[in-house]
Formats: sequence, C-alpha cells, structure tokens
Amino acid sequence: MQEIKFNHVTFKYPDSNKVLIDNQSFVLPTNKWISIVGHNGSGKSTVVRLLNGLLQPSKGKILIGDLEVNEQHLETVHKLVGMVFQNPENQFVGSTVAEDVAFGLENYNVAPEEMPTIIKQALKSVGMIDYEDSLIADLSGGQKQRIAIAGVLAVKPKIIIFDEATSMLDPVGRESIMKLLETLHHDGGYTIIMITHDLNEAELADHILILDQGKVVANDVTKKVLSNHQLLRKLQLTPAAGEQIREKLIHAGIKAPQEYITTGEMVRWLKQKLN
Ligand SMILES: Nc1ncnc2c1ncn2[C@@H]1O[C@H](COP(=O)(O)OP(=O)(O)OP(=O)(O)O)[C@@H](O)[C@H]1O
Repeated sequence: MQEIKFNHVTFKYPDSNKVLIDNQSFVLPTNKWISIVGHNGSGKSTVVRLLNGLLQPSKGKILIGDLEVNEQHLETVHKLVGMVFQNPENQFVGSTVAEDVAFGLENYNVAPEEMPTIIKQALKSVGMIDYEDSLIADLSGGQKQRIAIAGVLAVKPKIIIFDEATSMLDPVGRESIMKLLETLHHDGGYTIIMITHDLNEAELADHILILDQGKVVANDVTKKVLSNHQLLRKLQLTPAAGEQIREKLIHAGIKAPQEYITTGEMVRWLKQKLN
C-alpha cells in the first residue's frame, strides 16, 4: 500500500470557533509502526479520526494511497482503517467473546459459515483462542483490550489505529499489549498508528509524528525525531521514566549526559559505561 497523505487539511469542530488543524500537509509511511505524540488537546485524536473518516476536513484532502477519505468511500475506509480505543468497554456489543468479534463481521456482510474460522484466527492472533466462549464481563482489562483488538483484526484492516489503547492498563497489561503490537507489526504486516503521551512507548515505533497545538512539528524516522533534543525539551516532551532514571543515577553519584532522555537511550548509555 502507498503512503498516507494529508494535503492542506483544515479542521474545526462544528460547535467550536477554533480552527484546530490549520492547513496542515504531511505524509506518513505505510507498513510501518508510527507513533503520534503530543500533549493533551494537541489534536492527536482529531488527526486519526480524520484519517478513518469519523470526521471530515473543512478544507483539504486526505488520501490513503489512491483512495480519498470522504463520505463516498466511507465503507471502504472503515474496513481499511481499524480503530482500538482507550476504553475497550466502549467497543463491546456482544456478551461473549465470540459474539462480540462476530458483530463486527456482520457489519461487513461476511457469510455466517465463514465467521467461526475468522473469529478463531483473530483470537489466535491476540493470544485469546481459549476464551471464545467466555463472558466479556469476566475478563481482565488487558484481556478485554485484546478482544477489542481481535474484533478489529477480524475485519482484516491494513491500518490499525491505537488511540491510547494501553493507558487504562496496569504496567503488566500495558507491556503485554505493546508486545502484541510488535508481533502484529512484524508478523502481520499492518501499518500501526499508535497515539501515546509516553516517549518511551513512542520509541518502539519506526516513525514519529509530533503535534503541538494542531500543528505537525516533527514527522520523521524515530531516531531522527528522538535526537532532536532541543525540540523535545521545548515541547516538554522529555519522557518521565527516563528523567526518573536520571534522578536515581544522580542520587547514586552518576551524572548521565543531558542528551540521553528516553529510557532506551539511558540504558544504552549505562551499558556502554559499564563495559
Ligand atoms: N467534539 C468536539 N467539539 C469541540 N471541540 C472538541 C471536540 N473534541 C475535541 N475538541 C477539542 O479539540 C482539541 C483537540 O482535541 P483532541 O482530542 O484531538 O486532542 P488530543 O491530542 O487527542 O488530546 P488528548 O491527549 O487529551 O486525548 C481540544 O482542545 C479539544 O477540547
């Protein structure tokens, strides 16, 4: 699949006077893992909702390859771009796992006889094959999020958007969903777009887009974006976990250079120092 393009996109919510996205043009690669980073209210959710057609731009065009995201192509766009939200509870419609995954398929006119195989495949991809007949209410937060992801995978999208999909989980649940994303990305060939506040999570991506007050202020491969320390500090996007490690090291009498800011960078620096 070819790239994703925002061409001179302007957007304003109908009930607001503020132009939120003002004439923004940018290109995102496909078949990559992309993180969208920015503070609360910077426009991250708006950008991804424009991409999957939940919102329409006031001006400009959005293209996924040759396909223009507009009212006329909404069904194709929704099939192509799946979305997993912060709170899986908002996505469930069935009471059992299998019923819920089946519901998404019914919307796309999948023949009933094909459903059991598709449901099993999707549950297998998220490591939940043994839970087909379980009640959703009996699952943990992390398991619920996996089922929400299976529901999206069953429709066979090419792009999957995760809108802060780990933010309601505990650290263990969070890590297991991040591992699942890595597997989906490497083995499944999906384009993954992940919204996060956390640069340590963003660091796992191939590509990072940073938004600030509705404007794209960085859009490049991860290494390049994370090495622009001046910009990250200006935006106050230094990752909390990295800064905590720095403080602990200072207490231990070790001064890590200021330019190492993410946990990954900090760990690499420490390893080098210890060798
Ligand atoms: N339905 C709406 N009507 C009017 N304004 C809205 C609506 N939804 C969001 N906004 C405003 O648009 C701005 C951007 O919101 P958006 O949700 O895209 O930001 P975000 O970067 O995803 O934020 P967060 O990290 O808090 O989820 C915010 O100022 C928000 O208040």
